[in-house]
Amino acid sequence: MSRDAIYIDKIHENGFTFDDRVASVFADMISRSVPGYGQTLQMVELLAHQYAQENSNLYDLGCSLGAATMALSRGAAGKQCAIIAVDNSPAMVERCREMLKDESVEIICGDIVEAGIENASVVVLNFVLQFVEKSQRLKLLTKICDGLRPGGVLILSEKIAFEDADENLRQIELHEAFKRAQGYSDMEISRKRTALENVLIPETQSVHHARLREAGFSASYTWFQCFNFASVIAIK
Ligand SMILES: C[S@@+](CC[C@H](N)C(=O)[O-])C[C@H]1O[C@@H](n2cnc3c(N)ncnc32)[C@H](O)[C@@H]1O
Ligand SMILES: O=C(O)C(=O)C[C@]1(C(=O)O)C=C[C@@H](O)C=C1
Repeated sequence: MSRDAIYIDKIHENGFTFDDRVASVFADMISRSVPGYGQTLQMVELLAHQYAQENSNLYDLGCSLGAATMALSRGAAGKQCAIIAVDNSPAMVERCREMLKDESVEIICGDIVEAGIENASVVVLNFVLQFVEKSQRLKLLTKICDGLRPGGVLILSEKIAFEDADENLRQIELHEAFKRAQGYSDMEISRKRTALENVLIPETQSVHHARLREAGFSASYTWFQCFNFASVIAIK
């Protein structure tokens, strides 16, 4: 796995994008940047095992290199399910296709806001909605809910914000302490923070839960949180 050294060398003038440079170190980047990322993947597998329905579709939206796609595939092993992974970064999709070349997965390069969702029992948005324009988020979640079978689920993992300003600050400090413990320097942390401004827009858990209801889900529960990262399961 190539080590993420993107923010060591120089200041990148433009905001954060999922280009070739990021794709080439992404596995290392996300595992050293998101506390609980590995556990989230383990639980995507478990949740897929629990909720995947026979003869249904499973979607990994914003699949990057296909880590959650593989978790879906392991979780639904033995069931007749089609797995569809979507990402709009050509650099990610190219690598994902190479990594999953022996798997029976359809990998689509395209915008998840436009993607068709049908006959689904499990849909995954693992740290992706945070990058979708706020104005498009309800439309996307409504489309997902409409494409799910009754009893189907959405697994939504996100970087989150907090209503209380002190808590928000402390949780960000703890996340940055995590990144430091993973080997990132203060300079790298600060440069990436700047690059992610106006690109990754986190929202509070109450905003997420309210939007999921508005989109048509009958219930949603937070099943995981570590600092300012959380994962929610929403049931149709
Ligand atoms: C943090 S990464 C996701 C990590 C991945 N789900 C995992 O679990 O390893 C975000 C991904 O979402 C993709 N993405 C962001 N907005 C998108 C959109 N509108 N349509 C498709 N993909 C999108 C990016 O290209 C990127 O690969
Ligand atoms: O490094 C950070 O501060 C992050 O927010 C981590 C995060 C994410 O949450 O998606 C940001 C960009 C990369 O996609 C990988 C991880």
